[in-house]
Order: sequence, then C-alpha cells, then structure tokens
Amino acid sequence: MDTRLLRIGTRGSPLALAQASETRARLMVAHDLPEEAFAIEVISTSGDRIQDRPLSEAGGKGLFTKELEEALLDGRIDIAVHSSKDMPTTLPDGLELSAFLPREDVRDVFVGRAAKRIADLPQGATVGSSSLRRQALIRRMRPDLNVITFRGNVQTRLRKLEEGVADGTMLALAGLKRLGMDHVATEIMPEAQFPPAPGQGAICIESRVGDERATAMVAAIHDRDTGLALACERAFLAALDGSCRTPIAGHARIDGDALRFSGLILTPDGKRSHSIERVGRADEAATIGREAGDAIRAEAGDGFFESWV
Ligand SMILES: NCc1[nH]cc(CCC(=O)O)c1CC(=O)O
Repeated sequence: MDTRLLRIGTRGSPLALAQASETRARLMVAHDLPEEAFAIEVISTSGDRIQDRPLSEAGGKGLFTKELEEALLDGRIDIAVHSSKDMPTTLPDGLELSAFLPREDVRDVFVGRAAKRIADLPQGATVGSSSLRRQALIRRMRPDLNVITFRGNVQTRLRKLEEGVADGTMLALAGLKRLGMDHVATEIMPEAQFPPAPGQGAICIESRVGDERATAMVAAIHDRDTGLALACERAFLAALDGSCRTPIAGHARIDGDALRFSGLILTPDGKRSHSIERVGRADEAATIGREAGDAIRAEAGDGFFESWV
C-alpha cells in the first residue's frame, strides 16, 4: 500500500472545509486508510479576499480556483476540492477534473426575514444575492422587489440578514445541508421556477494530468451519474461561453442509460428568457449539453446577449 500523505487543498470557508472533510472521509472508507493518511491544506483565494464588489466585476469564477490550481501545479497539494458550480469551463494545461462526488440536492432556497416565501414579501422588499442567475430569477417572479448585491460566504450572508441589510437571500440547499444548517431555509424553490446553476450541488476533485496515484485514489470515490450530468452541464455552459455575466441555469438528470437536460438563459432583468429540454443517451452527455447550448444560443440570437452586456 502507498502510504505517502495525500495533500488535499481547499479554500478556508466553512463550506469549503466541510467539503474537504467529506472528501477525506470518503477516501478513508474507500481505501481503508486512517485520517493521518491525509492532510487538509487551506489555501486563501482572491475570491475569498475580494468582498467589496460582485465577482462578475472582479474577474469571474476563476477567482475561487486560481490559487488552488497554482498549488496543484507547484506540487504543494495533490488534489483540490471544489464546488463544481464555481469551476470555469476550461482548466489550466496539466490539470483535469478527475472525480465528482455523489450530488446533493440541486435546489435553491429562500431565507426570508420579512416573509417565509418570496411570494409573500411586501412590495419593494430587498433581496440580496450576488448571483446573476438568482437575481434574474427573482426579478422574473417579483419585478417589484429591490435586488441588491450580497457577497460573502454563507455565514456572512446570514449575518447581513440579521443586521437587516436585506429582507431575504437565496442560498444553495446543498451548501446548507453540508453545513448542517438547512433549518435556516424558509422556502425550498421548485426547480421549474428556480432552476439551478450548472454544477450546483456537486463537489468535484481536480488533480494533475498523469498523476497516477491521485487519479487512482479519487477514482474510488467517483460517482458515475454525477460525472455524466456534469459533463452535460459544463458542455452547455461552455457552448454559451458562460461567464459570471450571463444568467444561465442548467440541470441534467441521469436515469440509467438515459439523460434529460433542461437549460435556461435569461436577461438580467428576468423579462426575457429562452429554455431548452433535451433527452438522449447518458453516454452522449457532453454532446447533448453542447448541442443544447448551440441551439439555445441560435434561438435567442446574438441580440439577446448583446442587449445588456
Ligand atoms: N459560489 C458559492 C457557492 N458555491 C457552491 C455553493 C453551494 C454548494 C453547491 O452548490 O455545491 C455556494 C454557496 C451558495 O450558492 O449558496
């Protein structure tokens, strides 16, 4: 047995640490190894440090992954644990997503103070979110609400609610569950009304291409269905050139050999949107996602994206 320490890199937020611990726990079981066989290395990222502006303005998704990827490429860590939702569609040369853990609930929740449900908020109430997708979906449901940018980790956002900065906020149920905090949710949003971001609820593992030891270790905790769903959702995002500036939702479900994908793009004000549904074979996940992205882009036309960029 290979007894060298496997170094697991993670961001330092409570959610990131919970995800790294879950990964370590699964590796311990899969390989019958003690906790001491793994080291969790906390790496601070620009996304964690920049708190004063929306990430879409500060440089996008890569802000949560850059420093972890540098540590991987430098050999300071062997694997990096990420939320798939935060991963850019292209990775640096020499790195790959080598495993996806079984997916958590993909739905978003509303955490309300002024009301438990979005529909019951008073006219003009304030809802905080930094996600363009969530902002657009809230505006589509309730154009009268005042949507404000709300950054920071789950704990920071909940504290802002207590301080009265907003009457409610949106969070991923998956993150709350991993933190043991899902009781704070006051409304679980139906997927049809509030479709999730591509990758939501799925933890992924990034490693060096050709690192056989790390690849073999994480292969034992890989979940086939999550991997196929993510191949489809990430191909959809890539076809749309999805950045933090584009409100995009997408979710693929796997049922044996079948895959069913739903995608949605919106204008930031939520007034216009295009949706797409595709069914196909699970082993063609990436092709289905790419074709759905190409089709929705063609249907929307260039004007859709240019009208508000
Ligand atoms: N960008 C932050 C982020 N990235 C992933 C999650 C939730 C966990 C997940 O989707 O796996 C969150 C917090 C949130 O959206 O509430």
